[in-house]
Amino acid sequence: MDRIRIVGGKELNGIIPISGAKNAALPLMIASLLTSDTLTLENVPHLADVEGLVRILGNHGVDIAVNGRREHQDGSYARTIHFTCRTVADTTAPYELVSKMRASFWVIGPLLAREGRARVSLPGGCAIGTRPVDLFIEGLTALGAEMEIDGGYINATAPKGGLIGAHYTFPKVSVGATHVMLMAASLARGTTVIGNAAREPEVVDLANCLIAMGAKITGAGTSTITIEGVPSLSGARHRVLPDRIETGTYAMAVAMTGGDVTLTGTDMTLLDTAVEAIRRAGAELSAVEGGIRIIGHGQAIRPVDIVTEPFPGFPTDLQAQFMGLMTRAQGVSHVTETIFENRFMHVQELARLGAKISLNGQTARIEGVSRLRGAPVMATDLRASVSLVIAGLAAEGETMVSRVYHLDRGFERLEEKLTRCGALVERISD
Ligand SMILES: CC(=O)N[C@H]1[C@@H](OP(=O)(O)OP(=O)(O)OC[C@H]2O[C@@H](n3ccc(=O)[nH]c3=O)[C@H](O)[C@@H]2O)O[C@H](CO)[C@@H](O)[C@@H]1O
Ligand SMILES: C=C(OP(=O)(O)O)C(=O)O
Repeated sequence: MDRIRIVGGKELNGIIPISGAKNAALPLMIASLLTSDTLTLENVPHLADVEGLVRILGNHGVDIAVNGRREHQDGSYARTIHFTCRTVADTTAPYELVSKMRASFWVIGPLLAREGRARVSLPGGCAIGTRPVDLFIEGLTALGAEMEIDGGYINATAPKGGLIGAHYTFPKVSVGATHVMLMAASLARGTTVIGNAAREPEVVDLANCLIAMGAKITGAGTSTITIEGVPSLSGARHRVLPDRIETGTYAMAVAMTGGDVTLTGTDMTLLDTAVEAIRRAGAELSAVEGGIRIIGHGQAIRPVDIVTEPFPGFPTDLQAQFMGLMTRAQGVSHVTETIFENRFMHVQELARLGAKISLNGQTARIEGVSRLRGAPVMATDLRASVSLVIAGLAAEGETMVSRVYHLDRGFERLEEKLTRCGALVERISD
């Protein structure tokens, strides 16, 4: 099992190319199930989750062709992938495949819309909370589907003639359930209005791709999305939007280590709330042509309280990294997690590096320390892992992060990107 060894204490200086967003690429890939034409996606990151979904889509009959060579852009390797699902070969998404990744459950939407039925295993994903699927069941039921749970699977059946447009308001904001409703309603008969929809940029990206495929969608990016169903969708070419979580992660790393880094291929407007928090912590961020420049001062980090919220609030996927940054603040800060009930697994690992954190329900109190010291730590989930990496970059001495397969789910060529900016980071494959 691979480990990552970090020798901390170096400033970061240089350029970090930001990859396409994992959380946009996954639903976009799944949208290829909605059409018999080819959906071409550019800027697809090379990640374990993407590879896992390639296997799942292959099982449903999607033919997948990666451009012979990956295009070289400012030192990053984005791939263009063509997805063609002439006919759906199998409407079952089995446990062995779905249990590894939460997003693979989302195939339920297109399979149901196109084939009238789907049998999909209940999902897995990061162990950050119970993560139920009740909102998917309610939403698809509102479109006329019959949904039953049987032996760890959801059996979904559309009415004769297909799903039927409806008005449905989510009782709680869900990114995944919004993606699924968008895809399912695009091929339903009549008009669907989704209330309390997720407003995340990845939802807008999916909607834009579906529109390019012929869907009639308005309001994506607001809480009310209207979808007028169409009988069929065509192929399209679409570029995956930049990864705002990767962007925020590297910005926090620089804020913590100090240095001067330009993040290219990304856009500040994707993460306003996080940018504001990092600025309040004392780093300088500015929009430059094609990206964001960040100047960190390392030592003089100010304490900042944050509360995670659905977009446009502070993203839960940056909570662990921000807590890492706050471990070295000059004072006490509070981090409150409102999205997932068990997303504090990094607390005990950060403590191994010398962080002083106490938990009270969903709020962590972080008392900043003047220095962290390297130690062996264990990655527990995707974002927790990277918080350990950035804390390790700012710690004195050696930090060894084990179980880095979590990291490989969502960070493309992390060691290489950091090393190019002067960090001492290496992967050790045992
Ligand atoms: C692949 C992907 O894009 N993953 C992201 C997506 O996950 P995901 O789409 O799984 O997260 P959701 O937005 O659905 O979850 C938000 C909250 O709703 C709850 N919920 C969700 C569905 C449901 O049927 N019932 C229910 O109660 C969840 O347990 C959680 O408490 O959005 C999360 C919130 O921004 C991010 O942390 C994940 O990185
Ligand atoms: C929680 C995440 O992923 P998933 O929803 O796939 O578990 C994440 O990207 O931080």
